[in-house]
Amino acid sequence: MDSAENSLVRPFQVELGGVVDLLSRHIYSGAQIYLRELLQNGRDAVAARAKLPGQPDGGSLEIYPVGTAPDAPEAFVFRDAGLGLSAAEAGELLATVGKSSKRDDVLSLRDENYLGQFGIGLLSCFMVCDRIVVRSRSVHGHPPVEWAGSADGTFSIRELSEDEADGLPIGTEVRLTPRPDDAALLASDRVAELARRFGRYLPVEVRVWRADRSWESVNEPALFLPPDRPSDERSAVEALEDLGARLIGNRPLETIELSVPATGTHGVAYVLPYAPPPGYRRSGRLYLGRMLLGEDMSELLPDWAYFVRCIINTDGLRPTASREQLVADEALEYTREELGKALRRWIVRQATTRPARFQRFVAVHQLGLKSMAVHDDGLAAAVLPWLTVETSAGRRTVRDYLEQSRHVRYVETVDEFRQIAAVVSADQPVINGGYTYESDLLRRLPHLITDVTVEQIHASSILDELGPPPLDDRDRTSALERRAAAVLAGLGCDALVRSFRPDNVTALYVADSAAIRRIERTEVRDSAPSVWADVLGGVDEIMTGKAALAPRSTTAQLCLNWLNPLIRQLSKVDDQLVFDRSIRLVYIQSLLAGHRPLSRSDRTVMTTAMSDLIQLSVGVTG
Ligand SMILES: Nc1ncnc2c1ncn2[C@@H]1O[C@H](COP(=O)(O)OP(=O)(O)OP(=O)(O)O)[C@@H](O)[C@H]1O
Repeated sequence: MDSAENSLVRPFQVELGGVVDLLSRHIYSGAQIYLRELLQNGRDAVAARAKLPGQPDGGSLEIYPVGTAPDAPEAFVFRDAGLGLSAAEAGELLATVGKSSKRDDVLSLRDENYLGQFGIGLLSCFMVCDRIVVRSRSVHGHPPVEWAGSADGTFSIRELSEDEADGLPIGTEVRLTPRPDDAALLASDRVAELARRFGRYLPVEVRVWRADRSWESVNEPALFLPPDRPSDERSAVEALEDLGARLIGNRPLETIELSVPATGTHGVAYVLPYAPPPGYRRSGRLYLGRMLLGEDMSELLPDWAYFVRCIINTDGLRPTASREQLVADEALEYTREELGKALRRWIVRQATTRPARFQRFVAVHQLGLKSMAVHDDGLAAAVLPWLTVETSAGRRTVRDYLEQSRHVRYVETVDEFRQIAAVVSADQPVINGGYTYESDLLRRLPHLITDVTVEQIHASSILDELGPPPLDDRDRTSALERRAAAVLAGLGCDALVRSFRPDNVTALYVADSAAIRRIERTEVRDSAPSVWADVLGGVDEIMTGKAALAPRSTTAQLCLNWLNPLIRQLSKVDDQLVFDRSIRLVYIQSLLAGHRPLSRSDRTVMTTAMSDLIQLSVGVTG
């Protein structure tokens, strides 16, 4: 071979059989797509014809499922009243993979309103048949033509005599004779269903010929787009709600209009009337040029918007070749951001202008809103007052809490909250910040709302707020503290005496999160195999060392209530056995009241003390 031969420029060779296989198994999600591609070609052809001077504005797309076409009952027939094809155009466009009049201006018809652009759509029909026959009459007066392509990669083309093309109007007819396995996809029921699914909102009429020899039109107004809505506002609202009910299976809580003019993206988002299950991905139905692109598109909305489901049409975003997804480009990114902003704006507006209705929304989507508010100051400022928090004085909105006190006090864990909830003063309730996002949001309150201060308190600091016993009783209370501490020493718990309400609470078990972690480590170490026990023991030493420097305690405290008659009585008990047992029971009782899980040693203490009591009650002697 000489060098001239070496440098010959040659076109890629395409093996159509291989391409068809590629399309059917790797690009499209399923064979039903054949109908969408035909609808799309027909719609583009009708749109292109309407642009020509003197041509009708709209033309319909007519579908004859297998068994219904009078002159070809064995075939599926698809007809459009579009601009048709000449023999030259058919030869070039239909048989060249990757060639599209809509992209490369072959027919000077490139327009963003056309759906096709990749030049592969027609080949999708090979997913359901081995031979595609296209008969076409061009609007430009060229002789009618028949193009026939086979799945083996060959095609033939011939001009038709007027006799053969008798009754063929301007436009194009595609005939498919299904492979036996795929026949159901081209039969009446399925065809009508698919035509409706893909093409119900198309701006051209789509109709399916029924076995009873009548047309069934699949079109309906796209109520999620303002131009298609009834002009009367009330009917429009009702129609929109009905559409939402069909989409989410329930009447939506709210309907939000969405519009991103820069990318020709418009539609509505429906607020779900229930909190979606964890892990639920936000999703929406998307139409491109009013043709269905996907029913479960997650890339349109930001992650946090999982409390809505949307239905949207876009004219400006780009589909991938399969036309089942969007290209992840800047336009999509921009659109997603803008849709997110629209949802936020709606939330803020609702919060400020329709508080009663907004509360209904908050009640259902509390958790989602909190997760959004954590990353978004504007939203947080609008939403926070309406969120409900658990306080030591009961559940209330942040707004109600702030009305009582502009100084917000919270504990960081549910554990700490449970320990102290019963004894915190009602004038200064403490918020349980232990639930997801709660502490994060509470900490940011001063930046979001003026005049508000926030303080994280620890369970042990509540002890400082409890009144000391009267001075006159000091001797008795000190003795009680000493004796109780001796009993509890083995349980990693200290004892002190305070006076607090309500006086029917015998004692309060208080442990900061550091203390709780130490207790849990001890529990694991006691039941872990020896290697782990050593490791955990090491951790304990380090932590105890740190704790000596830290202000918070790693030791739990049992705070006995001097206002409680039983505790006062206990201080007078001389019988050491009775005293020990009673203190242990008070200890267990306060653990249970604080919802603390009992450790192994706690359970032993409880069983022993209870058994003693039972023995005493039934009078069994040792
Ligand atoms: N019904 C039709 N009437 C007129 N021209 C048609 C028709 N169907 C196909 N064509 C022409 O054949 C070309 C190739 O069609 P094909 O369906 O393979 O790809 P496409 O529609 O251009 O792009 P895509 O792969 O994105 O669907 C089209 O661009 C169009 O010019």
